[in-house]
Order: sequence, then structure tokens, then C-alpha cells
Amino acid sequence: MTQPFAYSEGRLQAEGVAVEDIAAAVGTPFYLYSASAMQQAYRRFAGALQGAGLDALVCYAVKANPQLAVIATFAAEGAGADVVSEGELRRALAVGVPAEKIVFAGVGKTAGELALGLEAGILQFNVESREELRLLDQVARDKGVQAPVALRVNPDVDARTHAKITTGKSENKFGIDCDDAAAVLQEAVALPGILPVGLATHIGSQITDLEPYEAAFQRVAGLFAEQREAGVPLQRLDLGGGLGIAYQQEALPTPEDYAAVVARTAGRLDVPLVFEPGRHLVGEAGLLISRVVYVKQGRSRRFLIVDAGMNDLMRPALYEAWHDIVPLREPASAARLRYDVVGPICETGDLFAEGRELPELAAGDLVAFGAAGAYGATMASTYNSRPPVAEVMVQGDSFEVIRARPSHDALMRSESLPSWLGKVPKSG
Ligand SMILES: Cc1ncc(COP(=O)(O)O)c(C=O)c1O
Ligand SMILES: N[C@@H](CCCC[NH3+])C(=O)O
Repeated sequence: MTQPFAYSEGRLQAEGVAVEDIAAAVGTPFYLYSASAMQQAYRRFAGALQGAGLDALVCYAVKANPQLAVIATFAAEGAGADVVSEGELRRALAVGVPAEKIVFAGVGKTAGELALGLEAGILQFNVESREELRLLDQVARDKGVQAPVALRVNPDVDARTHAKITTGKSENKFGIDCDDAAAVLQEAVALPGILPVGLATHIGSQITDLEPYEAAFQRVAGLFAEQREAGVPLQRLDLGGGLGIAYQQEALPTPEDYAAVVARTAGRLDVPLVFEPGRHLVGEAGLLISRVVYVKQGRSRRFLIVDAGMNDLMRPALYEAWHDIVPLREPASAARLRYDVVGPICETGDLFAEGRELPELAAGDLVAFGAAGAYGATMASTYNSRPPVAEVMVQGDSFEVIRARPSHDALMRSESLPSWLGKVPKSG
């Protein structure tokens, strides 16, 4: 586990709180976030950009973890928000992120979402297609305003990450091909409802190698300079997010290394830059806490069956992603056993780790899944009619539930039977 999660007197602590005390109060499974770890990650990232002499606005990518408490933690640090839906926009505004620090990305923004962004007065729409540009023009003209637009360009660079989270190759659905950008910008300049203000790019997520960034930023900065010279009034460059985190304590590029690449490639443009980090700010600040239900000895495998499932943390099932697993009680010996760590869901793919070496564990023991703060709770579902997982934030010596686990009754109350089937009977 990385800081701020460490053993003290044999018990895993989150900042100043023993995690098993939270488990006793909240029940399992639950996500646990460290506010201080988020603040530190933000300060390091923003500080690295500033240290490299860059004029940077850091817009936290809300999709990584959209809890109001999380967005508010970053807003208090001065962050803006990168949103991709009406829901995310409403969340950012609700906790006081200033509209002029909000960028709106996404390939499928609807007319309603575009209108909401215009009404709020957001900094810019990162437009991903000609079709979207034309719809935005219409929506803006209907309102008698101009929409600030950064054209999201696709630099056709392989981010060397998992195929499902790479976004900057020409075969991906994201952005406008760099070679088509000049023509689309010309159209943008001519549209009365559009004010072209910049370019944007985002090549993928969990990027652990700076070379793809270097190639992409160089390409986009070149295009920016060219178009500015051609008279397009570009004033801002959005370089997206994607900087990776250590899921297995591997050595990775630091924010300072990343900032140096930005300075080398885009610094010469001398314009304000926007960044959209998500995972890098929240990933290592979160754990998923779960209890062992059974240790099942099969013929060829030993299964550690825990009370969290793929519905709570789907990254291993979806991307075969690795999350560290540690007991909340510090192991007394160095002996290790091999386990297949699985959840209770009726799917063979409900597998967190195969043949993982862990200290000996027994039913009732508590475990933590590491680096679960990003793309964990936000991708959870209620599959197998399991209530959404609870979420808790810790700061210093105190913790608070930031999203309670709804009751089964509350979940059923949101449904109804069609009239021909009568009423939902009250559950006992
Ligand atoms: C447009 C855009 N910006 C920012 C992000 C945040 O990515 P990450 O959490 O990897 O920083 C994403 C997700 O990949 C995205 O699609
Ligand atoms: N959901 C992905 C990241 C997607 C990034 C969103 N553009 C993950 O868990 O790694």
C-alpha cells in the first residue's frame, strides 16, 4: 500500500484511523478515500506544471470518481472540472466549481447537454466531430450566444496502454483527425454560434510511458501554431489527462517528468494550458475494503471468496487489471498461500486475482484492494441485486460516510409494477 495507508501496531491505518474500526461502523464492502492523499496528489501535479513555468488550469476528470466530496476536495484546492455528461456537469456546479473552470468533453453530447453548458457559461466545449460542431452552433444561436470551442484532435498516437482505454488512435471514436482539423476550424470560424478558442487532445488512460505524450503533444502543438498563424484565434491548449499510477509499486514517470515533456512540446506556444487528470489524482488515494466470507478448498484451487464482487470493482474483470490485496491485520509471518480471489457474483469472470500469493486468511478476515480510488465505485453496478457499495472519506483522525449504502427497500421503492400486475407487496 502507498501512503497514507500503512500498518501501525499491526492494523492497517488510513491517515489516523484504523480501517477495521471503519469497517465495524460501516459494514463491508466499502470504498475508503483519503482526503489528504487527494490533496497531495493534486498539489504535486499542479506544482510540477507551475514549476516547469507553465500557465496551467487543472480540471479534475470527474469520471474517475464523481463523488461530490471528491470533486469538492479538488475544488477547494482551486481545481476546475472536466465533465462528460449532464450529470457530471451538475455535480461540478453543485459543489461550487466555477463554470469558467469547467470543460465539457465527450463524443455524444446531446442538444440538451450543450444547452446546459451554455446556460452555465462553461470555459469550453471540447468538440469531437463536425456534426457536434453544427449542433452546438444551432443551440448557441437559438440562445443568441456564442459557444467557446476547443476542437478535440486525434493525433493518431498509440498510448501503449490497454486497448480498451486508448483514445488517440485514428480508429478510435474520439476527436477529429489532425489532417481534417484545419478544414473543421475554418468551418468553426464561419459559424456565427461558434467561437473557436483552442485545441484539445487526450490520448488514453493509465499511460506509463512519456513517449506517446511527447509525440502527441508535438503534433498538436504544431497544428496549434500553424492554425494560429493562419488567423484562427486560438488562445488555449487542452492536453487531456491519462497519467498513470503504480498498481504494483512499479516505477513510473513522475508529474515533474510529465511537466518537462509538456514544457518541451507545448511551452513554446506561450498560451494557457488545460489538463484533465483523473486517475492520477484519486487512484492511489482509495481502497476497497471487503470481508472474507469463505475460504473454499477446491480440487485444484483455493478460493478466497470475499463479499465484494465484480459489480463493486469491475476493473479486474474488464481489463484483467491488477489491484494489490492486503489483509487489514499485518501478517505475523512471511508464509504465503496461493488463492484465487473471487466475489459472490454468479459469473466465472468475477475474479479479482488468480493464484495470488497472500498470507493465510480465514473467514471473517478483512482485506483491502489497493489503488481503487479511480474507476472503482463510479463503474459499480447493482448486478445480482446488490446495493451500491458504500463510500467513506477519511481526513486526519476522522472519517465520514460520503455515500451511504441504500437499503434493499429503498432500491425496490424506485421501481413499480405495471398496472396489470398490481402493486409491489411490502417487503418483510
Ligand atoms: C477526455 C478525457 N479527459 C480526461 C480523462 C481522464 O483520464 P485519466 O483518469 O486517465 O487521467 C479521460 C479518460 O480517459 C478522458 O476521456
Ligand atoms: N475505466 C478505465 C479508464 C477509462 C478512462 C476514461 N476515459 C479504467 O478503469 O482504467
